[in-house]
Amino acid sequence: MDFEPYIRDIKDFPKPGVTFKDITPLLKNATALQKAANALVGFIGNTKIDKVVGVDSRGFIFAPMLAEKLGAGFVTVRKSGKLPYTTISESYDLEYGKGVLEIHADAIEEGDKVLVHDDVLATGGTAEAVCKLVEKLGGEVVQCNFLIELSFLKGGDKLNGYPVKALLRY
Ligand SMILES: O=P(O)(O)OC[C@H]1O[C@H](OP(=O)(O)OP(=O)(O)O)[C@H](O)[C@@H]1O
Ligand SMILES: Nc1ncnc2[nH]cnc12
Repeated sequence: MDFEPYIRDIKDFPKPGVTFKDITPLLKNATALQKAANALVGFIGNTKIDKVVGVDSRGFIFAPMLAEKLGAGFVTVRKSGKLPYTTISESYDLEYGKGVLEIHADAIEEGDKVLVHDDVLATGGTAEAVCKLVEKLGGEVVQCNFLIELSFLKGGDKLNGYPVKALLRY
């Protein structure tokens, strides 16, 4: 399926000069939603996945769907101050800002095979921080997958060494 017609460009959001990729047209279409989830699962093939890590907040849309389909657990990486238990953290820069990401200290077991999922790979700062958090806890990132990769922002360079998959590339 061609998912491109379901992605809407919003100019100068959330800041001047940024063209925001709005995925809500894809999400509200039952067929596109189902096919996108299945296509993301298809990127994994037969590899056993123990945990799918989703990134606050748009990564939380597909990550639990993927976890359920893969027979894996779902783990949240959240922006700072949202997780209630003991956390470890990483600061990061993204296309239009910066922040701190956190994960619960007991979210990943040593040796867990981890799929990292987010909706968009832009500069790669977010996904790089997530991979660092997973590895600090002893997990192995087996793939990072995204609905959209903004290739011109070279986020893939920051994820050098991890297999990166995306349904759409711009
Ligand atoms: O590759 P990068 O330049 O790091 O950008 C990608 C990140 O930016 C967006 O999240 P955002 O922080 O806007 O949060 P949201 O999901 O809550 O909207 C997107 O969902 C990714 O997490
Ligand atoms: N251009 C963009 N569109 C949607 N989400 C993003 N996250 C970072 N850059 C983005």
